[in-house]
Amino acid sequence: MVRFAALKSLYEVEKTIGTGGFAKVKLGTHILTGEKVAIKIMEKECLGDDYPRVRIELEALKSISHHHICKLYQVIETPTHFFMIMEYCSGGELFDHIVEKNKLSESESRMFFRQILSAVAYLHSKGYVHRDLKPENILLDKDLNIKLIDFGLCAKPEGGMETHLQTSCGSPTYAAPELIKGRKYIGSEVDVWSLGVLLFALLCGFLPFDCDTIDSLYKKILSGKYDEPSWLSKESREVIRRMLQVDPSKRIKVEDLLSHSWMTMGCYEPVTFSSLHELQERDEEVIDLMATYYGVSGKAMSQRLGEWRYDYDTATYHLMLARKKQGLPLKINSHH
Ligand SMILES: COc1cc(O)cc(Nc2ccc(C(=O)Nc3ccccc3)c(OCCC[NH3+])c2)c1
Repeated sequence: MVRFAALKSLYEVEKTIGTGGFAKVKLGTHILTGEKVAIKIMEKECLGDDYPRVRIELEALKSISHHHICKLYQVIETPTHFFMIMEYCSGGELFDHIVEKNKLSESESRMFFRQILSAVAYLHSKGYVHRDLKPENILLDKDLNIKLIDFGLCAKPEGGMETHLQTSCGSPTYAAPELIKGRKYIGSEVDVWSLGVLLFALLCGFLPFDCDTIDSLYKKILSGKYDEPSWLSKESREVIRRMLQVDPSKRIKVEDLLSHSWMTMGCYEPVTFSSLHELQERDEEVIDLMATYYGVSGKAMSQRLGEWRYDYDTATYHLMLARKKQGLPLKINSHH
């Protein structure tokens, strides 16, 4: 049953799959195509001073489109709520994938890490910093492709990356030393530290900095000292060490990570981060189907979609395109 009038006849709302600080994520169905979606619901009055973060995240998500970042399809704002209609990532959390396998082989870790690095490098190329990279924020789609989520803490430091960001945020376990010190810091390096913690967790199955009290955790992170399991390969140790540098100026840069020997082992090409979506032309077959359904010309439909309003038509277009890519028949449920 639909409890929200704003979603009526557009989406069916099903069970809750995630609850964060000020948001709830429910599974849903986009009625016109029958495709599954994830719906992030935020009650404005509960947002408090997190309200500006929602605006930042929405602006970020509207300007990015990458195959390893969970896609925003539609934004619905009412006087009391925000609804973010997102891509459905049915593979669940990378975290659960690691736990069930205890730890991943070096080559499986490399496959996932290259995709995560591609998403983060793309994000940085757009002038954004995620600032909350942790396994819980890395989902998988049904083909076990990485999908980066939850940009609630992301920032777009004005004037590129060179300015300093003051606010400290994210979970301490993955937080960089300069973030913990509340120091002025240049965002992109914070994400590199979190990537180092992530790669350590993928390869080892446990965390480099993990203590039972926040204080001892902070001390450990600020010391930059962690135990390397003896079975970890020399190359793995080296690349992790380059990311887990306490001094941000000594930390490896994302662009150097892309072609690092650990990333390209097994004769891989350096990691690329250009988006497969952005290069794409608009799909005329989908546009024509939508135009026929709405009884308008293909040109008018294409014009309308080109404004990327993140309304129901934007969602319908993306979901029909996703269906087409899976080789499913393109259909529009006219009776609904
Ligand atoms: C940019 O992507 C974002 C931004 C954001 O602020 C929040 C989210 N949250 C999401 C998006 C999708 C899912 C999802 O599809 N989960 C799922 C679906 C089927 C099976 C299993 C998981 C999501 O899940 C949250 C709970 C995961 N434990 C959160 C994305």
